[in-house]
Amino acid sequence: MPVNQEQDKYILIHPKGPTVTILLYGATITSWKVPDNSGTLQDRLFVSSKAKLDGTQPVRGGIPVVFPCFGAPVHPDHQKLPQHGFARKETWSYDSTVMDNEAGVSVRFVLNPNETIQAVFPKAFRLFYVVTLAEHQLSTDIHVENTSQNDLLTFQALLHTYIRAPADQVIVAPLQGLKFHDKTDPTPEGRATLQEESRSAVDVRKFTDSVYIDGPGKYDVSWPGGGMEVKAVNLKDVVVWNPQEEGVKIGDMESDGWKRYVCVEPGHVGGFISLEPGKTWIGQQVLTVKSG
Ligand SMILES: O=P(O)(O)OC[C@H]1O[C@@H](O)[C@H](O)[C@@H](O)[C@@H]1O
Repeated sequence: MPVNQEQDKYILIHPKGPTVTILLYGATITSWKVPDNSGTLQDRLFVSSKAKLDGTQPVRGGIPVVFPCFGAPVHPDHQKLPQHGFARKETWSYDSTVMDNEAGVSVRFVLNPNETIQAVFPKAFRLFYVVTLAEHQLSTDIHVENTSQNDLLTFQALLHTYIRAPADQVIVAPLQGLKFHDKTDPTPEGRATLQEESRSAVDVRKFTDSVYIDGPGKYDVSWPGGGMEVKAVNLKDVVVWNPQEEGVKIGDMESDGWKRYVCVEPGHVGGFISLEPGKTWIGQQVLTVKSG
């Protein structure tokens, strides 16, 4: 069976060998293994060995789902929400198997408002998350439905992808010429000011927390001997994050863990989406292993 359920997680298995593991907590992808050139399965995502996988806190690694706010809440509808919203902290349900054949295997998860969510976000909505595993590719689609009859649903959404890569050698492109917020700037004014990216290839050899606005939607993440393409559909912005030594302040980060990943996070985080009653919005990320 290419779709296996094990207690609190689902494992999809592609006939050619790749696997993906999705924890129901947060619908967080915690592993995506694809064979390397020698045929050995390699995890393409980073998960800290100190990450909690028991539903007590968001997973430090993999692909957490960020909804309905990115970072600290700023919109009036989001005032009671925690950093990065609630989607990564709630237990989702398996909904259906969408596809299961030679081309790939695809499963849909659902999150409906529960009492905990309603206490902090009293809105009518439903989320679906579709995870599709192909031979060299992993697609993750977030569907946001505004189930209200008359209220707008205002949100941000982002897929917080931790790509396993050597942080001292990885580069991300093309970002040159894009406007971005530098969240490492010590002052609120500095963080609010849009800067322009001058580099043809962005590295993360120093503490990096950059929110690029209106990106091209396709990003090459490469390092000697490996690479990944990150494609975003309807997720206009992209965050590049690596804490470097600041990572010691992160309780669930393994020792020197920041040396082993770069976060490239497609999202709609510059401004908000205001979804009309009865409408659905879909944002998609497609990760493709290029080499290694
Ligand atoms: O520690 P968290 O809540 O998972 O967030 C990790 C990082 O997530 C990134 O997306 C943010 O831009 C950073 O500012 C933040 O530090």
